[in-house]
Amino acid sequence: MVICCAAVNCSNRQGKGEKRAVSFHRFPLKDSKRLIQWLKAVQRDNWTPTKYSFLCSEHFTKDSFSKRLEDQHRLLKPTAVPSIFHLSEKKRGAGGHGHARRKTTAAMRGHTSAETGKGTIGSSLSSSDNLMAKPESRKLKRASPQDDAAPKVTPGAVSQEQGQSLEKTPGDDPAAPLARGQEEAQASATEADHQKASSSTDAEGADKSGISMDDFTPPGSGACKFIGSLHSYSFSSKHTRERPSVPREPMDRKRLKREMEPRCSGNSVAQSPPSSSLTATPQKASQSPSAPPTDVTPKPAAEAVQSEHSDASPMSINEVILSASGACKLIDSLHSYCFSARQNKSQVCCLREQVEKKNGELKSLRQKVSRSDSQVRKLREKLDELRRASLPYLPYLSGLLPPSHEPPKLNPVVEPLSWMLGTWLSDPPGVGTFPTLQPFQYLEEVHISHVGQPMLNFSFNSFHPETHKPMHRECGFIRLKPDTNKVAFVSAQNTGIVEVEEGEVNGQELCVSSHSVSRISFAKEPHVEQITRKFRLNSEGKLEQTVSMATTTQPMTQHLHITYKKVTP
Ligand code: HEM
Repeated sequence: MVICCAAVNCSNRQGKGEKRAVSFHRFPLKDSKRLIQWLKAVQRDNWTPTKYSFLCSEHFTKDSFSKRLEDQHRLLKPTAVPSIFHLSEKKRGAGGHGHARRKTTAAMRGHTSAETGKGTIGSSLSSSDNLMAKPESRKLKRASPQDDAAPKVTPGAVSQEQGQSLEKTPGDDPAAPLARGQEEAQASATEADHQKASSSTDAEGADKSGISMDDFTPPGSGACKFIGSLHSYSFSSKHTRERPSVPREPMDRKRLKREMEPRCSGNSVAQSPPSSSLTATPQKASQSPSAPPTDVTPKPAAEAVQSEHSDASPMSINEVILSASGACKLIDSLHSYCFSARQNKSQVCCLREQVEKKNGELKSLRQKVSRSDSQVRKLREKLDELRRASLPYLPYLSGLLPPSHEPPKLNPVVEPLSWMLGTWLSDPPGVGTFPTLQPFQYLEEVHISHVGQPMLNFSFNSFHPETHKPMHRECGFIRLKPDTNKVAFVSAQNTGIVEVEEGEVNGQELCVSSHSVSRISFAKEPHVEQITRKFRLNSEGKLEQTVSMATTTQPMTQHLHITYKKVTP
């Protein structure tokens, strides 16, 4: 492998000039900030450095180097930025210098991007990108990692700790074409080795690019896998740009996908929840058999390798490119849909659980309502039973009474007694007297009604004024002889007396006297023999009743006097 300086108008390359006078330093691919500084300083248009791109020590000030090691290797400071360039020169020295010459060489070798037909990084490929590019080497598709970067390297000349810079003799080299021819031959031989070594990679099931789809597929949903597969396309596209300049592409791709996928995914993952299964942990390039060496060792006689502190762990340029790639970012942005979909799915699951819970509660409530309805129905049935028990005749009466429930029309026959109709209550209490008795008081309730018949119905119910215990009770009918004022008063008393009184109604006064009095055989003595009654509606609208009687021991004497007030309309 030939190490050339990537600077414009610089022809320094490996093995040229005085030994160790010039060292070569890799671009700080892993330090994007410093890489930008380097690229600005280099001022190469449409050119992207790779891990095979170097700048020689002539472009750095002396203070850019911290020290020299015992073996005289230069050590570039981690913060060093190249500043010495001859950009205005078209050429420097005989035979052409630097970039222009190498471009010509590359074109002669047929390694333009157009020929590859797989896209390019820029309009031109630098000589450093094409160090190993030539028709012969392109036929060799596989390279072992061990051979990747050290085809002509003597292990002892490599600083494993630093080994990314190379020293060689400086100055123009008239024999450069010959040297390049030798180098290319060496590269071809190396490529053959690479091809041999890479067969194991194919045997492992990788695709033609050496990249398995699974390598780009973060664990997760099918959508994530699909989006992940887009990365493979992105990588493939990016890697195609590398193909002309890096003949050992399969292994580089293999390494590339290992290095790039996490970082590329990490762009989006950094914005995603850490718990996401899509979170990718960047995998640091290891010294695994598939990983390329971290240094490039020149031929021992003329070259030395020196590492750059900031680039001690080699990083593929694709990593830098893809990490900033719009396509990659765009693809990564698709993962947000995965996360969003997962979030939505999670929310849907949560909502579904809530709905199921609510449905359970609703079912429970419906059962309670059903039980309540059943209880209400049973209570209504009990209530109906109680009503029937307390008023067993009510349904029958309801069926017999007029639908309007209006009181029956007063029979005109009893119209002269209509002033007696109604419910009356004693007011004040009635007074009982008789020669054989101590005066007493009593309460009495009177109901005088009709049902449309030519008669009035009556009931007199007396109570003790203090104890309210029932006392004397009687009921019967008052009839009027049609078209006369003659009245018959028929009564049955709880004392076992049955009597018929007759009389006249005159205005609002009714006077009747006993026509016949009968009693039970075991009626208490003294027996009543005559009874007279007088009803009148007084000026106050009260009903008054006076009862006189004659017994077997006492002549006709007043026994009762009471005034009622009407309590119904
Ligand atoms: C028209 C209806 C009534 C008749 C025919 C009647 C008849 C009699 C007779 C014959 C006696 C027995 C008198 C005696 O022992 O010498 C008596 C007693 C008595 N009556 Fe009447 N009575 C009538 C209405 C009432 C009423 C409405 C009361 C009200 C509470 C009443 C309360 C009493 C009392 C307290 C005694 C005395 C003790 C008793 O023998 O039970 N009577 N009645």
